Amino acid sequence: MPAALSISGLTKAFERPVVKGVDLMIGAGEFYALLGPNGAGKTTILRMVAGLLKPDAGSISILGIDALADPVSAKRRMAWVSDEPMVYDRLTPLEYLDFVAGLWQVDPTRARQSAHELIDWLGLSPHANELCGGFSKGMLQKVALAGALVHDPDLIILDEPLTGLDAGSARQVKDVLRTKTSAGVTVIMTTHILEVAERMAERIGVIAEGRLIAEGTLEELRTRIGRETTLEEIFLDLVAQGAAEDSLSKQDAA
Ligand SMILES: Nc1ncnc2c1ncn2[C@@H]1O[C@H](COP(=O)(O)OP(=O)(O)OP(=O)(O)O)[C@@H](O)[C@H]1O
Repeated sequence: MPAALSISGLTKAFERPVVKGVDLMIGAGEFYALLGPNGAGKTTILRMVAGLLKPDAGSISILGIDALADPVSAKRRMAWVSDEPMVYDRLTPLEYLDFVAGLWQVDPTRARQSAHELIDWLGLSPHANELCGGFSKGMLQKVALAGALVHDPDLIILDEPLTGLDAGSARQVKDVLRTKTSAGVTVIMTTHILEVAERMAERIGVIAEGRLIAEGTLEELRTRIGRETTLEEIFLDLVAQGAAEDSLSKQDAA
């Protein structure tokens, strides 16, 4: 079975290099968390995977599909949920899901059934027929998530999906994602909530200064640091190590 996501040598520069030759391999059904300080390059990596940004170099394969050569087929198999939900104000959640399902040409009966399921799972049923224009940011985030899942993607990519959600809503989103991974769907998400990565992710990748500086299970990361400690300590240690190595390589290059 091909990897859910395989990235090799992924590189991107804006005014300066921000993603510097990242290799990543994520298996089907894995829950993978991408951590890193602000500006490390996490969103840029995920936007390239989602086909929203063209890499300068490197390759991206999604379930065996070359995402750069055949972006449409790759997009059919994945969902992208950004941290800024884009939902049409003048549609209700049900109408929005119907619209998105239509774009993906999902069978209407199947689409209606999954829309109701998702709305119910995410606690949106009381608002299913209200216009999204009046919704809070958290409610919009849930509608956007439902919209991303309505075509039954095999790979779900989420950028900070839990920011701004209250405890109840965060639980609903986590439950949906867990249910998906137990059904073999792959989830990749960025988060600054280390407790979420610690509890939910099977593997964690740490990005600093545009490079993947460490990855593994929590236990493997602890072994690398050489002591029994929290993910927060591990994260801070790894990022400090990464910054030191980056500054040494810049000095060597100078
Ligand atoms: N469209 C763009 N044009 C110019 N620079 C950009 C653009 N998008 C991102 N950058 C820069 O690339 C770097 C990496 O940004 P990115 O959003 O990928 O980081 P991040 O790890 O997701 O950060 P955060 O945790 O704060 O969301 C930042 O310095 C950012 O300013």
